[in-house]
Amino acid sequence: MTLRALHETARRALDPVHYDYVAGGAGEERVLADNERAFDRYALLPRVLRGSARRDTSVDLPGARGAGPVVVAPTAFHRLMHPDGERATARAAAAEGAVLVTGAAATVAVGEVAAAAREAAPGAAVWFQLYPHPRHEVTEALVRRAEEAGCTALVVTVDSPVFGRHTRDLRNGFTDLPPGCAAENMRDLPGAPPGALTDIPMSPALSWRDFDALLGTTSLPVLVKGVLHPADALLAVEHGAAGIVVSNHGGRQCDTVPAALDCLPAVAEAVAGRVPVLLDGGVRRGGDVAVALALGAAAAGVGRPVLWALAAEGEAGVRRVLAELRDDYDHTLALCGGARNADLTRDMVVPRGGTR
Ligand SMILES: Cc1cc2nc3c(=O)[nH]c(=O)nc-3n(C[C@H](O)[C@H](O)[C@H](O)COP(=O)(O)O)c2cc1C
Ligand SMILES: CC(C)CC(=O)C(=O)O
Repeated sequence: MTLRALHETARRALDPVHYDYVAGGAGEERVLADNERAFDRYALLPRVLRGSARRDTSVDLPGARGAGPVVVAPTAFHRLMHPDGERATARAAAAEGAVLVTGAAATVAVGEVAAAAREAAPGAAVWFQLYPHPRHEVTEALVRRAEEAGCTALVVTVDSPVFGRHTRDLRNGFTDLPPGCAAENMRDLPGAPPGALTDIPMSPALSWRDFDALLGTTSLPVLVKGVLHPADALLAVEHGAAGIVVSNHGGRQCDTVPAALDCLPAVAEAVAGRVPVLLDGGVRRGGDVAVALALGAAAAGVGRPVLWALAAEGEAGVRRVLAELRDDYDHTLALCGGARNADLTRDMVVPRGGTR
């Protein structure tokens, strides 16, 4: 309910072009819709009388401990949503004990984002998401910025060899950020001064060699985001990834891929617990988080809900949405007889309406 209300408030408050940028997806937005709908196909099969008096929903992730298994997925340009932008998101995530993934496309530089998080909670963990840049020295410069900011892990997004064709942005002619709003982490790096949506170059020529080169530049753990095929999950583990994020970029890249949730079981099986597997796309309630965990995720990422909350109520809204997700998840865990996240196992997920 909170999320629906915040979404509606955001829709009314935002410039419709900026609203569409966040709400939209690629192509006919089939994957965008499928991501949420996929959760409706699953039901939880609770266990009872398990003596789970005390619950612990905390989760250990690379370089970070979350109070609950929900992380803030990397999303671009938070200052389109609210003047405080990523600073507000960072303070809220830190206060709620949620790992924040800030990114190359943030409108507040990573150093300031991490400082805001630490101000709100000294031990707060911030990860940094980047696209591998066609010029290795730019990737390396971004890595240095994240390290200097005190980020505790990197997330490299690999589902974007080319820009997604965001139907609404094409229709709206949305190509440039408003004055005063730019991808701050790209500032003073080779390339044009930031200010356009496409300031972060993408390249289909990138390969696992570039991933290896990235690993060679840092001692931070590196997660790979945007994996759907189990063979790629295996490759990621073999190449030294510290974690996998099963994601189709919130339906914003290829409009013919499966729902992210539908790719999770095979990836989790391939990875077999060697590194944590995260899932994002369509997660909207605590029950969705529980289903993702039961299907093999260590944590679930949320993208748009955080942006709606930020647009509607700034830092307080983001806190509200993260707190509600955590409480709703905790409540669901209790109703399933669980004491900790690992108590949600594969046998506890069945098809909804599966016996009909
Ligand atoms: C407005 C917007 C901007 C995004 N920007 C990025 C980005 O810069 N880097 C990235 O890896 N993913 C980006 N994503 C994808 C999210 O990290 C995540 O995969 C997706 O939003 C999850 O789906 P959900 O919005 O249904 O929760 C973006 C998503 C949205 C909606
Ligand atoms: C390419 C980015 C700047 C943002 C992004 O990933 C997105 O809008 O989906």
